[in-house]
Amino acid sequence: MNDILKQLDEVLEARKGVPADQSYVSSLHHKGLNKILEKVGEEATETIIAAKDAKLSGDTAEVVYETADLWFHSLVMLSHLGVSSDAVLQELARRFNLSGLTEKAQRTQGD
Ligand SMILES: N=c1c2ncn([C@@H]3O[C@H](COP(=O)(O)OP(=O)(O)OP(=O)(O)O)[C@@H](O)[C@H]3O)c2ncn1[C@@H]1O[C@H](COP(=O)(O)O)[C@@H](O)[C@H]1O
Repeated sequence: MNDILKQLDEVLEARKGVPADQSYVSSLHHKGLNKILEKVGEEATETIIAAKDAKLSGDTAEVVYETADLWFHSLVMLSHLGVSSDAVLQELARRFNLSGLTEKAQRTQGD
């Protein structure tokens, strides 16, 4: 899973050097941060709508699809700012370790 994020990070970084008309990501880098943030906002809204629909219908396919769009555009935002997805994973790991859940999870596995 982390491998996918790492590989995607590399592709998003490489797209900075590609002409705007040759790829979706390069077009976003060329349009700039405000356009990228607009897409993050749109995808967040679409994810919220899909989650509400999933709650009603029990069908979660659309919320998975929209969450992937949201994560993807968030990764483009981080890339545009020169931040790697690993920095976010490290922050999540730090919080997880702070909560002590690592030891608890290990105990549960041993049960
Ligand atoms: N994971 C994705 C990915 N997820 C979603 N999208 C694009 O994000 C857009 C979603 O926005 P919308 O649904 O609003 O579609 P849209 O109307 O075309 O977008 P706008 O005109 O409103 O900007 C679509 O164009 C999708 O194709 C993605 N585009 C690219 N990737 C990854 O990024 C890599 C590089 O992509 P390119 O730069 O296109 O080569 C690819 O190999 C993929 O791995």
